[in-house]
Amino acid sequence: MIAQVIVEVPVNRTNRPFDYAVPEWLEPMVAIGSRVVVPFGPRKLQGYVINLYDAEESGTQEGAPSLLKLKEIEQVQDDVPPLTLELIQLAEWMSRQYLCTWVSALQVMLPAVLKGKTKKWLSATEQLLAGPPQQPGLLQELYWRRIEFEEAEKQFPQEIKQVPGWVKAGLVSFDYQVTDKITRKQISQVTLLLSDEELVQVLPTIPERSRRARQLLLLLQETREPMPLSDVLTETGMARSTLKGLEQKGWIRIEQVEVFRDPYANRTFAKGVKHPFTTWQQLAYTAIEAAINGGEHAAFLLHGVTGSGKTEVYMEAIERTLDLGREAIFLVPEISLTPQMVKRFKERFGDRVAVLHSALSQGERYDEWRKIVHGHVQVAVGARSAIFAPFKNLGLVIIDEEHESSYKQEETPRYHARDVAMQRMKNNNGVLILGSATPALETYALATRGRYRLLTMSERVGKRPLPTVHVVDMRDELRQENRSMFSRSLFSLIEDRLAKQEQIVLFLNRRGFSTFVMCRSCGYTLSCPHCDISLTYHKTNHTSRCHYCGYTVAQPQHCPECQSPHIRFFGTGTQKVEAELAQLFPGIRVIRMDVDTTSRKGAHEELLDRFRTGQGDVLLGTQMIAKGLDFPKVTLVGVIAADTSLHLPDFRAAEKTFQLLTQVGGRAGRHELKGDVVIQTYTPEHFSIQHATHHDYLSFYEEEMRHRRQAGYPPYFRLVLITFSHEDVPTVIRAADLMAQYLKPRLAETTRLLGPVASPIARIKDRFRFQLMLKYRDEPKLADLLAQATAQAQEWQKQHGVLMTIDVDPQVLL
Ligand SMILES: Nc1ncnc2c1ncn2[C@@H]1O[C@H](COP(=O)(O)OP(=O)(O)OP(=O)(O)O)[C@@H](O)[C@H]1O
Ligand SMILES: [Zn+2]
Ligand SMILES: [Zn+2]
Repeated sequence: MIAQVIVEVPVNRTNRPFDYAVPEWLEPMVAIGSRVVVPFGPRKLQGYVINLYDAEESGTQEGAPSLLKLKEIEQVQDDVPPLTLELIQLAEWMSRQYLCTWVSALQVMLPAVLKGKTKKWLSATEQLLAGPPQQPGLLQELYWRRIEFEEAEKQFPQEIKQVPGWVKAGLVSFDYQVTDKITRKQISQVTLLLSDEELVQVLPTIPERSRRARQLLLLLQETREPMPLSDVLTETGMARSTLKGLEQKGWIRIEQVEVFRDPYANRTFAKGVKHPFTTWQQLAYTAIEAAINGGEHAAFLLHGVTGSGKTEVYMEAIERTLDLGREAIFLVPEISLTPQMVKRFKERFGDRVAVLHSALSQGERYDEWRKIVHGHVQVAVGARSAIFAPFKNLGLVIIDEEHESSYKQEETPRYHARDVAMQRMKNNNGVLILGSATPALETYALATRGRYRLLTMSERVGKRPLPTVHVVDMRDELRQENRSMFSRSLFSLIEDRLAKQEQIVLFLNRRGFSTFVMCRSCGYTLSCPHCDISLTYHKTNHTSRCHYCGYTVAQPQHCPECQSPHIRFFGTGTQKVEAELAQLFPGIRVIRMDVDTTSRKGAHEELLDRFRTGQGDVLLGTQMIAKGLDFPKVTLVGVIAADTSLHLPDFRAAEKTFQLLTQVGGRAGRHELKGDVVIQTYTPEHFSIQHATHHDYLSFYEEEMRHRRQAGYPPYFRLVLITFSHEDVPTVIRAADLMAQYLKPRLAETTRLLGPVASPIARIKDRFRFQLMLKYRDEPKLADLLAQATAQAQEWQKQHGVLMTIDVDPQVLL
């Protein structure tokens, strides 16, 4: 048997499989999708079996590898293959679509702990061991033990250079070992080995003072189940030595067993109640159900206003899919993967659901993922990468808040979960549902052209009204001498809600609004010496930090430019809002949610719990509170400054602002109590603010589409962003220029090539950045052309250190 293996080569110049022989003893273990260890040059590396074929069959073919010449697979890493044929084919598709290597696409599908790490070991040969004892040093050390190469390098920095010579002289040899980072959790458990009859005989022989031993045996007899050792110790108060004694008598067994870590182990979930559907929900669900029952590929866009009950429709669709014996993936943006959302799914689907998100430890994530591989669960709920859940009969994918930019991965492979989901559902004859109150323009445009079937839910559950939106012009406030960050109307509404003991959500639009340090005398701002961007101030330890490279400085006492002492942090941070609230409304209870208060594990959940149980009047936060929250007592939402995201160098600025305002506004008045929203802005006339005020997605869509057409942006044109970086400016410009000259004559006439120009962030980590932008409508050969460009760029990287990245359908243009 011959296996085709994609190898985890660190330098990705070999984007193709290699053939290996499968030794007979491994044949029962090796399957398509297996993770294996193979020799590669002098090293050993981890790889993935993507195909298997018979040696005999190929023997008759011209040019087929001879089995004798092939190296052998050395090891199989898992009992169950972590990949399926479908995922392997998906990875190949991704490598073409996103111009990444096949192996990087495979790696992104798996939990991080499965990535292989090769260790190189040095050991003494027979010849060295047979020879005379060595002087102190590396050789003497090797005389006694194997040493990992990295350790030897550190400990014997001089001698390490002699190693190649020693290898040649036959004194020392190398070998390689491939490991992953899997840790499996084990517990000790106690099992009763006696039958009932034996127990009857044994009990009278136990002396009176060993009451506890007797108690334990009876306990174990009663349950007839192994008991965790820790429970035994706490429940019976026995000493470990007594237990050992019982084991030696052959009455019980104490053993180590592997358990799956369950992050939700200590929580019980009630069985969820199902509401009868509203008319809108029923209409949408009927169409979806028909598609699920039909077992053919279909794609829907569910456009439902906030609070219209989309989640209920999703859950019903999942249940139907499970009833038919198929599996489902439910994707949410990381920030709305709130405990509340998890709870709703656990209540409905219990043990049939695995939850994958970044707040879990790597080990917990791996265990949740393994429940999928082993077929223990049928539903996966998670953020972006959960789209790769290795189900074998996937029938449904739902993407909630499909407009969120976090579905796009901003590093290689630069995939969009929406496209990957579409591809998977086509291959599996499954159903895709994209849901949002504010669909991405691209998505809605495709829906109008019939690529998605559009389902609309334009009323909230129970015909509850959408909240009343008040727009406040902050320039007026200033004219009226109000210098507070709260307008008069927001102030009085807060007062009103406090009196009524209702709750308030205050939202700070943080995009492009970081808290930075500025000198009030000369205007000097602290910026990163390695990246062209200002540093962000962190109050907790009085430092300023670069978000790109991590560079950190302490708060200066005097301005480095003018020596003025009036240098301090600026910008309306959440802490500033909190301080002003405390001053204006003495006794107000504010729960602040931002990067600083939520960095600790579980903090996010704790804060929301406190708010839910009424221990706070105000929930104050950034983007992370905009979505998914559903609190009955929230009747006022305030947006402190709506337009901070309008002025970014991003053609999606208006769209993002509209989405954000609609989503935060959507948190108010979702239940019996009616809600108000106050939007404070310096540009009240801007169309994205106007349409958000009237909850009018369609008008916003049409107006924004006109702008996109004029400016030649998506969805009218598609974009490819090519970025070059290098330590020195002339080199990076030359590379970008050469690439432009190469591409230009090969592109269709309707395609526009812009640049090279400096990137909006012109320098990151001391590397200067230039970019090219392709805008095209129809460019059938583009993938091939870019693949050639990538090959060229790899040469430049090797020779000159120029890095090139290609971002297809970029979300971020920085
Ligand atoms: N048919 C129904 N009858 C009564 N209550 C319902 C019904 N459907 C949903 N709800 C409740 O209405 C509230 C809003 O529903 P849900 O969270 O599903 O809306 P959504 O459209 O997903 O909202 P958003 O997009 O704003 O997060 C929830 O508390 C939910 O339990
Ligand atoms: Zn100054
Ligand atoms: Zn930096």
